[in-house]
Order: sequence, then structure tokens, then C-alpha cells
Amino acid sequence: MFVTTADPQLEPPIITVNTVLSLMAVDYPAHKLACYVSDDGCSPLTFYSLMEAAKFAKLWVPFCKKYNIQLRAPFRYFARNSTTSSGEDCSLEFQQARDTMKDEYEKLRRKIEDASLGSVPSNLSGEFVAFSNTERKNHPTIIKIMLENKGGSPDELPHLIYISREKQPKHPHHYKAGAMNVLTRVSGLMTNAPLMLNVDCDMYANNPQIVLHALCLLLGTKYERDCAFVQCLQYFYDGAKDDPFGNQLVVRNEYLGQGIVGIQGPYYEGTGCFHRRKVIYGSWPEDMKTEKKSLISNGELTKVESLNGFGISKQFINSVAHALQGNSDNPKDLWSSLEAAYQVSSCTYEYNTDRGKEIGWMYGSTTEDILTGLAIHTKGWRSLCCLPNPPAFLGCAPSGGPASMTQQKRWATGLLEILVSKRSPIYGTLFMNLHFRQCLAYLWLLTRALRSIPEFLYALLPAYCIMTNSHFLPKVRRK
Ligand SMILES: O=c1ccn([C@@H]2O[C@H](COP(=O)(O)OP(=O)(O)O[C@H]3O[C@H](CO)[C@@H](O)[C@H](O)[C@H]3O)[C@@H](O)[C@H]2O)c(=O)[nH]1
Ligand SMILES: [Mn+2]
Repeated sequence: MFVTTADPQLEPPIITVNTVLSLMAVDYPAHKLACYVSDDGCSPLTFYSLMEAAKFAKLWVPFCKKYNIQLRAPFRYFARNSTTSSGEDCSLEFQQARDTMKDEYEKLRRKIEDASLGSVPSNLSGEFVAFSNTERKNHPTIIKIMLENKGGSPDELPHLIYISREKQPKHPHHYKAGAMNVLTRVSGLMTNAPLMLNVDCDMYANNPQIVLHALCLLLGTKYERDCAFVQCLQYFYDGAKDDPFGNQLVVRNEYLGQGIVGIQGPYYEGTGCFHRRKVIYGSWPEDMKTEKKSLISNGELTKVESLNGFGISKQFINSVAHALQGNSDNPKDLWSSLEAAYQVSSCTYEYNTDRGKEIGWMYGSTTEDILTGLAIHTKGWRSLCCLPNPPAFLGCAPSGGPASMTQQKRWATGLLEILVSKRSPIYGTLFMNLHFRQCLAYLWLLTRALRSIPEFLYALLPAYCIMTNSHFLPKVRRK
């Protein structure tokens, strides 16, 4: 489970903390889960908040599981009116536990708030030493194992790991796609799960059974090739009524998103998505039939050319071999892979590899999600849509004009970049395995910026007609 955050000002740590808590508490055996938080802001505040959250999680997760709480992001759970909702335990014991939990959450919230007002921790010592003399865009890698699941007691929590990848002004960091690639490598070394869920820091898990739902889809298909990833369509909480800024993606989700399920499947939307690790490592659907035995012998990648893209870390390449073979090779403890994890998070690790071009999260567009999904569909993979009730994840859409406009501009630019790049869907249909109708669905999305011209002219038309006293619609005739 990957959570990305980039800026503690724009994305307040309390929101990230809630997302992490909701993920830590999902209904799934905890020793099979690990939560990795990527912090592109290299912020001691984010780290401090997570440290406090890890302590709170030890109370919160058992509480949620014991009383089968449905909403496991505390800020949303406690924001509802204080009377118990239907289906919830009414016993005195539960009420007391709930009140204690509310107090504890309030303490956590206050600590984080105080920390963001003052500069906490005031002296960067102890756990925080790594953050001294760091700048947002110029600092070495910081990896902190915050919780480790030793696989013993049933009450244990998933692993929780904090990563702030190395950044240097001279080296491109590729924004979120870069962060996702580092997360993929580090998690490959540490836990190497065959499936990866990624969410934005402001998207909490709203349905505690979501992992089970997604697994049913991923494992329920007859052939793996039928499903490269499972996308839970984006829904938002407290969105503005009637979506005046169009950023709740109603059309994309309700109509197009569900419509293309019948072709090759939904777009990858950047959040709320379960990916197969193999697919991210560049597997083709055909590989699933032949198992690609030649690539691997004794669990080691053999062909030199197949190493391209995975870099120089031997330990990482081994983990890739296991992932491609479908073996689980959970390393015994997280600490043993820490050194290699630092190596693969360096900003030069990807030089001379195919990362971002052939494998991993794709570089070259600010909407790396659509580009990555397109690259997967172009290889002939399908994807599936997961729409459980209640919705799987709920996110936060910008509620004001300027923020929405920045977001729309970024999306429009990113989509246009894909349209004119050599990875455009037209190329994918003509020369690769993208289905024709899927190509049309991508073109609808990618031409979004171009559509603004006729839309703008259409919007000007009424004003023009009023000024010139003409009309563009047929006149209603009255007798
Ligand atoms: O350098 C960066 C920039 C962003 N992010 C993270 O990426 C996510 C999405 O960024 P945001 O600025 O919030 O973009 P949105 O427009 O809200 O996100 C939508 O659009 C993005 C593509 O532009 C997708 O990646 C997202 O999943 C999708 O929800 C957030 O968790 C950020 O913390 C990073 O980790 N590093
Ligand atoms: Mn966002």
C-alpha cells in the first residue's frame, strides 16, 4: 500500500495521517500488508505526524476491528453526529471505548496542529537527525521503519515505512511518477508483494473490505492476462454541489469510465488502484502463457538485456526475478534490505535504465497515471473496475476556483502531452495491441484541452446574440 505526499502546506499531515490509518485498519491479515509513505516534501512535520499516528494506530486498528467500524478514517468517523449509526454496537462498553478513542484522536490532532504552528520538533535530534540540513529539493534519502510486523500476535499492525527519496537540483525527480518508481523498488526489496495499491495522501479507504473486493477481481479472472490492474473509480467527500468545477469527474466515472469496462477496461486514475507488480515490471500478456522461463533460472535473472531497467542492485534484481516468477520471497526482516533500499532510492539509480520508458510508472507527462495506464493497455492488457458499496476510497477535490483551475490546467497539459507523444493511442492501435474502441475512449480524454476552443466559442454565442440582437436557436413562433 503506497501513499504519496509532497507538500505539508498543501496537503496537511493530518489528512495524510488519516489516509494511512484507514489503510492500516483494512480487513486483511496484517502480516501480509505493508504501508509505505513517500514524502516528496522531506518534511520533519510529516514524519513527526506519522510517528504519532503509529502510536495511535495501536489503539485505533484493534478498536475498528473489534467493533467492526465501517469508517476507519478517524476524522470522518468522529465528524459524524455523535449518536451511534445504525448497525453499530449500542453497548455501554462500546460507548466507553468510542469515547476514549475520540479523546485519543483529539490528542493526536492537537499534537499535529501544535507541531505545524510551531516548528516542531524544535531541535532536530534523535529520530529527526536525518532531517537536519535538508532542503525540499536537495537532500539524501531518508528511510524510516516506523512499525514492523513480526508476524506473531493477531493484533499486530501492518509494516509502516517512511521514505523520502534523494533529491538533487541537477537531477530530474519526475514528480509523482518518480516517487512511485522509488516506492516500487523499495517495497520490492522489503516485502515484494505481488500486488500494489496506491492512493493519494488525501484519499482514505472508505470501505474496510476493499482489499478483499479487489482480490476477488484479480484472482477471479480466468487468466491473469485478463486483468493487469483493478481501478476503484474516484469519488469525493464534501464535494461542491453539482460539481461546478468539473473536478469530481462525474462524466468520466459514471459514463465513460464504466462504459469502457466492456472494451479493455477503465483508465488508471492514479489513485485507488491495485496493480500487479509483474505488469509494472514490464510483463506482457503473452509472458503469462509461457511463464518466461528463459528469463529466470534458479531465481536469478539470467539474460543481460533483461537486467536493463532494473539497475545495478543485485538484491533488487533478485527480488524482481521472484516477482516475475510469481514466487513470494518475503525477506525475513525489513532491516536486512535497508542498505539496498537506500541504494535504489538514490536520484541517479535510474540512469541508463528503461525506468519511466518501458517499465514502471511512465515519465513524460504531468498526468503520469493516464500515460502509465495507456502503456499497459497498449501491450494488450485489460483492466477491471471495482465499485463496491460503500465506495472504496473517498478523496478531496479542490473546492475553490483558483486551485481547481490549476488542477484542470495541469490535467489538460498532461493529456495533450500524451496525445502528441510517440506513445499516443493512435500509434498504440496501429502498431501495437490497443483496441480501436479503447483508442477512441483515450482520444476523448486526451483531446480535452482542444475541446475547450469550441466550448469557449459556444459560451460566447449568447452574449454575441444579445449584443447584435440576433439568435442562434430557432425562434419559437407564437400565434
Ligand atoms: O512531486 C510530486 C507531486 C505530487 N505527488 C503526489 O501525487 C499525488 C497527486 O498529486 P496532486 O497534486 O494532488 O494531483 P491531483 O490533481 O489532485 O491528482 C490527480 O491527478 C494526478 C495526475 O495529475 C494523479 O496522479 C492523481 O492520482 C489524481 O488523483 C498526491 O498524493 C501528491 O502528494 C508526489 O508524490 N510528488
Ligand atoms: Mn490531490
